[in-house]
Amino acid sequence: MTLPFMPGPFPMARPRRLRSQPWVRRLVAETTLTPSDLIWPLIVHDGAEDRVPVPSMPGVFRLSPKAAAEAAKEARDLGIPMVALFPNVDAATKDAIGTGATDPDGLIPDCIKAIKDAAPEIGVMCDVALDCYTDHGHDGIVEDGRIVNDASLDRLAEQAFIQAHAGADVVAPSDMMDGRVQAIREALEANGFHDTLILSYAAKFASAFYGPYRDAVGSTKMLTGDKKTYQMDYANSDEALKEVAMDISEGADMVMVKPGMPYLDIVQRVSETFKLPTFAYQVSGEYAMMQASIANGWLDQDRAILETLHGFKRAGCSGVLSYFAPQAARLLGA
Ligand SMILES: NCc1[nH]cc(CCC(=O)O)c1CC(=O)O
Ligand SMILES: [Mg+2]
Repeated sequence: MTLPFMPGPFPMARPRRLRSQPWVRRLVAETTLTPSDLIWPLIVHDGAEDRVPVPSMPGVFRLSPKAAAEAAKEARDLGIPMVALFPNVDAATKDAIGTGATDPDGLIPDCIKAIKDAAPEIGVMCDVALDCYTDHGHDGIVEDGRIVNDASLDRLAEQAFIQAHAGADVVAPSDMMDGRVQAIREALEANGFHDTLILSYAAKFASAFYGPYRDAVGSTKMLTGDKKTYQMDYANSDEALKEVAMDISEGADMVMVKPGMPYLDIVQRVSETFKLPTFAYQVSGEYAMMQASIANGWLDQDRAILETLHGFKRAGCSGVLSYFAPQAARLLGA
């Protein structure tokens, strides 16, 4: 790194002067973390109970639409701008094309409406992908054992339309099919949804860290094979810029890098290159990893939460999706 100045030699320069008191540390902090930087992912389900714990994600529950509406009120009161919905539907309803994904009376439309009634002040974001609804656990349509791209686009565009129609503010394609942002944008424009935002999971990597989430939404047992023919290879960084550039040109308003903590280099490149709202997802495996250490007394919960979330801001994020969002917002004194 070349600095625009040469720091004076010690003792003219003593970097510790700027760290000597809490007030001066606050005064010179280069970045901030506030509740406005947080998106709270909610797992919702169509089961009878209001709250069912997810074993691999201590502190996370599968919520009924009614409980999701309560959570949305909590988010509003904590100053969290948006919640993101992820469905766990009855396995008996899953099929090859993910019919449930486009049911206008399905779980996600129910939840959107319940949340909009309870807390209209906050944004609702929905995941666009078929994996939670398919009996093979893939994000697109499968033919002869291959996840086919173009045939998946119509399903995904219809799913996004159904979500927008039910009142979603933000649709967030997480499927990693090529061309899906364009297909979704065209469907939204054609149907008058000019203001629906697209937050694309533009640089989403095939990751071990999605494991607990797949338990939470009930897709682990369903999934045949892996997602490496559509999610990115973690060896790559330049390719992430291509993915992001394509999604922006296809109509994405905001982009995301996922997972989070092992991919902060990607976040930094994306935010510096495109200067567009950039988000990262501190995913289920990152949450589970931290909760396991916290439960063992190996990590201090409050400090670890704030430090990891602040790291995303330093790397250039506009905001972060995190299961720790409500805890973080409380710590930040909302
Ligand atoms: N399209 C599916 C989807 N949407 C969000 C996550 C992961 C979220 C998390 O791990 O917290 C995944 C998992 C996957 O791609 O298998
Ligand atoms: Mg892409």
